[in-house]
Amino acid sequence: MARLILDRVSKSFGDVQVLQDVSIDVRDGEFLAILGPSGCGKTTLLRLIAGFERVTSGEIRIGEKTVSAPNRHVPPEDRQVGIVFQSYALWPHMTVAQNVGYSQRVLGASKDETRKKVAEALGVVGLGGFEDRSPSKLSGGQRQRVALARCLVQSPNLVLLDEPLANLDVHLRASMEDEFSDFHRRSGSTMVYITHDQAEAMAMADRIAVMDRGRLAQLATPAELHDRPATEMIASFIGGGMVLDAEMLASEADGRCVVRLYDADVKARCARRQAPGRLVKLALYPNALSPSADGRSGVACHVTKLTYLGGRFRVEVAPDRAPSTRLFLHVDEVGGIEQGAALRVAVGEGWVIPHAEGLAA
Ligand SMILES: Nc1ncnc2c1ncn2[C@@H]1O[C@H](COP(=O)(O)OP(=O)(O)OP(=O)(O)O)[C@@H](O)[C@H]1O
Repeated sequence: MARLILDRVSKSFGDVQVLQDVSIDVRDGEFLAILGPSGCGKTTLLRLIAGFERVTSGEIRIGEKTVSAPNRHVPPEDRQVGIVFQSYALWPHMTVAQNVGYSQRVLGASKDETRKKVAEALGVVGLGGFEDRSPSKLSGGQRQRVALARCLVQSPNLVLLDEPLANLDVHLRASMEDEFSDFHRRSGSTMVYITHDQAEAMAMADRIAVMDRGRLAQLATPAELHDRPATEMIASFIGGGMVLDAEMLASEADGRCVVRLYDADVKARCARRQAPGRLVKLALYPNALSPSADGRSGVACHVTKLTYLGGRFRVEVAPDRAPSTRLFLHVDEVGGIEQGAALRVAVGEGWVIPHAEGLAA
């Protein structure tokens, strides 16, 4: 397995620049997710790493070898990169073992050698004993595991996964997340996993590269992305975060600050000291909000909607000072909370976004 380095990679199709200066260093054995909304360039990045596309500028290195540069392009078959696609495309007329071992036979491996490698790969994905099954007699999750084994049998330097769970139902997706994590642990592979599903990326990845309009917006651990999102896009993309206008009142060198949020002064965390009076964007998750215990402090709001979520309620409120803004919180019991009623909302610690757009300097 190998380290993967993307060094200021850019890609244009004609006049359209799809990727701009993307630099990512994936450690040997790391599980990296590339996350972003539709059209942000994830698939293009994967195709560049696999060698299906050429870079416009920048460099891609796998292990010690430069595989892509403007004047150098190692073809896909010489990169030792395994790819698992969304549609696992198993051959229906072949058994599981034949599907997994096909590439070895094509490369001229003996029957015994192939059988041994296939058994090893099926063992890693937890399908030992399934050699003679037909793919039609497997569940969707098992088929995806056969696709993983087929990739693993080629001893790749790197495994690329392109939204491999997108075609599976919700329940299966959750159990497959565990399968992928297990697979990663047992195989020790360096894995790059493309997804637009933040929950999937958070559950599995060591680090997540968030892409926004062709650029790398942040590269961080799941916890860091959640707690310290670098941009508004990340704050709202991860975990249903809210991004609210606030005013800096006071900030300390240790990253603590107080901001004015509508009619309340609230504590927050920030990356650097900022001048009082400055307009900022505050990122908050629903679990930071709760009905004010004393009914007097907190942000004055009115309840706009109440939704039962099974065991708890989701409360949507509009601050009185910003009636078109919506805040969301969860409560176990509604008590006196009802649509149209006044509600004071206590605000726990939020995060002042360091790179907010559209704010006066
Ligand atoms: N061969 C091409 N020629 C021109 N434009 C392209 C080409 N391939 C991709 N694009 C454009 O590049 C942008 C990024 O596409 P890409 O498929 O990489 O995004 P994505 O993040 O994978 O999206 P999705 O999640 O919808 O698959 C899009 O605007 C797309 O239209």
